[in-house]
Amino acid sequence: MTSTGTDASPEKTLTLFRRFWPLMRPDRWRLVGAVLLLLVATACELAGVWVFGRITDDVLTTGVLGALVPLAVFWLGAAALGGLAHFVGDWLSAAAAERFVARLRNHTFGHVVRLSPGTVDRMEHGDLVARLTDDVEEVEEIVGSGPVQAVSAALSVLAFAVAALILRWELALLTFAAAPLLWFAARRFSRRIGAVAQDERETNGEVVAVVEESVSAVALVQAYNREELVSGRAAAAGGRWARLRIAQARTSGAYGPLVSVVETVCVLAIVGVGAWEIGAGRLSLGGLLTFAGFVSYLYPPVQSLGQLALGLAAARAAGARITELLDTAPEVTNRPGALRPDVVRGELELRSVGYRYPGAGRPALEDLSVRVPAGRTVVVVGASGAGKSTLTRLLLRFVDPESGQLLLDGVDLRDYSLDALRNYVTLLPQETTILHGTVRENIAFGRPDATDADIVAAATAADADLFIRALSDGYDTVLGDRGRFLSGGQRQRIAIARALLRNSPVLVLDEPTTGLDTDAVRRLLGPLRRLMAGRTTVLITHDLRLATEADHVVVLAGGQVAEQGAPADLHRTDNGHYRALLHRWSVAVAAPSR
Ligand SMILES: Nc1ncnc2c1ncn2[C@@H]1O[C@H](COP(=O)(O)OP(=O)(O)OP(=O)(O)O)[C@@H](O)[C@H]1O
Repeated sequence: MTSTGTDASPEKTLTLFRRFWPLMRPDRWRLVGAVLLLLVATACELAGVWVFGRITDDVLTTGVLGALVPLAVFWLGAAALGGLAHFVGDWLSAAAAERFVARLRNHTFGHVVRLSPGTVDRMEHGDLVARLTDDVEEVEEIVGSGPVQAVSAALSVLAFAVAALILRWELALLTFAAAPLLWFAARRFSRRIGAVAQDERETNGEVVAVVEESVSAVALVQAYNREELVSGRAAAAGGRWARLRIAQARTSGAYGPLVSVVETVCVLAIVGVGAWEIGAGRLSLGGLLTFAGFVSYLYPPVQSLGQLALGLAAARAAGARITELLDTAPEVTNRPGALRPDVVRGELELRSVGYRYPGAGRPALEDLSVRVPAGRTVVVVGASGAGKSTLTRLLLRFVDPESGQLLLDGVDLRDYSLDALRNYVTLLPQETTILHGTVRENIAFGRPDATDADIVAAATAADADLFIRALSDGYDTVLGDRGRFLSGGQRQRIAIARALLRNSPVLVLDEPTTGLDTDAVRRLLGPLRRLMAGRTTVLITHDLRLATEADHVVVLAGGQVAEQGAPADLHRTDNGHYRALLHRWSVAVAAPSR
């Protein structure tokens, strides 16, 4: 997944602002409050500078100490009020920013978890994590701190500029001459940073992706002695990222000193012209110091406006990456007026179903027609790559068929609402997924309202209750990531309990005995039978021992139905595909290949 290129134009920022503003809208009054309070802080700074000039002229030059007290009290009050306004303003701005980041992350994550599993699998997972963590934080600058900083800095510039103009307009115009120079420098720097920022965001995603992949495959890495290879990959990506960060730091670091040099030139010009004005009696010393104070307060906001442009370049790059994610459309959606009947019987029918993966040369399934009466079991067998898992994706509506129809109780699956359909059809996936959490939470995953009694009943029916009670905290034992404390058979029995608890009329079991030895398979048969009892079941398997559970067997080959019928009939067919598979399987058991 690559991002669209960075367009450093203000239009691009505006487009991103419009896109993300709805998520900031609930905090708009916090932002307004922050701007107003930062203005109060500016006014207090202005008053402080003015009072300093008065102290110079009325106290320091004259030596009359009595005039100091009211001026000092005024100065102290202004400083305290300004400090308080700054504190509350920053607080409001930070609260709005963090709340926005949380909202954007939830929104983006909510979108990602609704994408088809195939679409998510095609993305690099580490890069996805980087987008959901670092990038969402960067985007905040476009709709939160950026505008607050821009408005308060612009108003500060205006306030100090007007004050300087009122005090000595000729001198003020002289100092303003430097403004276009600062603006020009900011634009040049912003362009350069924008180009680096895009690369930096991409490389950040790459670093997270490499680390995530290497950590999740650590056993394979060690078993094949490839520690150096993966460390090298991580080091290369990390090195590229470090170089880009250094380039970014160098460019933004050069901007500040450049502004300081311009500032110093201006202050020297003021001192020179001011000394001449004092000599001519047109300006007092206090007036000159006040003026210099106004100008020294004028430049930091100008500088922060420039730096904001630099920060926005990185935020735009992150915004483009988030937008790309949000613009990835789910492969399946609800039709208007989608059905959600309370009860379905569970009769399944596939009519001439065809499906081809995006970009694939040949279809994974072609002209597949099968009928499964409610409550019956169909076993789908076939060699690797025959199209069995593709069938599960179609039954769960992770993808829609390219041709033909899948019907539940005579209604096209596309006419049911997605969440209702997934309540009717429970999947036991090929890879048993145990989530981080307790045994109880894992079993109740598909039915959060289940009572303890329901959970124990499901675990008992799945022959899991005994081993669960033997765990350190029984049903409250926290299972590690992916259930690493459990054996393959135990994980599978927890998954069966989870599926049992959903109590849905249709079951799709994708290779439920994968990775289990003969003994474990035998022990699993009881729980599987209890799970399948009375439900329409599509049992996908390599394991022909499970075909005995079937009312009907479908043999797939190269995406097409090679043969189908009752197991006994298929068994009697000489030279049939089913007989050939049975033969291959029994030979494999009798004489394992070396
Ligand atoms: N995401 C994908 N993109 C492109 N082609 C795919 C994708 N997934 C599967 N295929 C192809 O579709 C065909 C059917 O794959 P499928 O996973 O359904 O087979 P299977 O019968 O479940 O195999 P196995 O028993 O090995 O799991 C294969 O040729 C496979 O290469």
